[in-house]
Amino acid sequence: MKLAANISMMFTELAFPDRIAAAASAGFRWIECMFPYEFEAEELLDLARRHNVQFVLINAPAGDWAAGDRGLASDPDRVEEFKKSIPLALHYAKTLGINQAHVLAGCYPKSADAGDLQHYWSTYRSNLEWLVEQEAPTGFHWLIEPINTRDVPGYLLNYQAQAHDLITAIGSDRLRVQMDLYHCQIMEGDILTRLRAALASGRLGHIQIAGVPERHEPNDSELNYRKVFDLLETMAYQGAVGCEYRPRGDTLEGLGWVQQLGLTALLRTQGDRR
Ligand SMILES: O=C(O)C(=O)[C@@H](O)CO
Ligand SMILES: [Mg+2]
Repeated sequence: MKLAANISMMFTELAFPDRIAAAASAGFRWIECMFPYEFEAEELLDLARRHNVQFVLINAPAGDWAAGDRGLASDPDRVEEFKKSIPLALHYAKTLGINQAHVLAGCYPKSADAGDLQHYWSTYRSNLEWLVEQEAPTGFHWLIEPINTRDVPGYLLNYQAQAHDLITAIGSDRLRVQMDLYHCQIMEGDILTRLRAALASGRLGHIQIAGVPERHEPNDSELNYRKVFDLLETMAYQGAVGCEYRPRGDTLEGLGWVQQLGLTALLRTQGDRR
């Protein structure tokens, strides 16, 4: 199992490129981020190599984040923009040696009626059908992630079953579910059963964790992460677990949860760090 520091949320005390070194010196072998696009992919690769860490996940461009965009894949008026964003995502993923990228569904407008909503869903599906036909490296997966409606009102994809059913309906091996247990607990709960089913489905691409409900460290949570990691170990999960939480204070000081949950073996030991 690969424990990945999400450097869009962790180590924000530092400038983005410096978070790579910080994650490495905290012992992480793996990192993920939301949007790397303000920096050259080659520059990020160089930093990752220098600090002996490997990226495991990025998001495809998701529109104008500051203006409230949360993805483009379902917006009927932005299909061209969505399609144009994909080569950039692939360029970064390939350069950074990542075999997956998350494509955000996006939000429908507050004023949407049932017909509009149906149009968003059909656009989402046809964009994903287009996406899986695009050339990509062997073994590359596009991820879709159900997100909770409290943090992101109007986000189209909210439930695990929606993601699994959509992937089954499209019928392509290029699609996988990004299961963020923070969002899942808020929307649906029953985490262990859902996680067991996802692990057995062959459609699970990536897992993310955070404390619920405040999205801080995973040991500060209504969700029992010791049980989650026991299940991942029992089911021999080999993929990555992204630590996508906002540290309550200083990132390093908050990392005691790794030891508390018995996960220190997933980090490099002092002696191994460069
Ligand atoms: O919000 C999350 O959860 C994510 O994984 C982001 O990368 C996308 O909004
Ligand atoms: Mg997430």
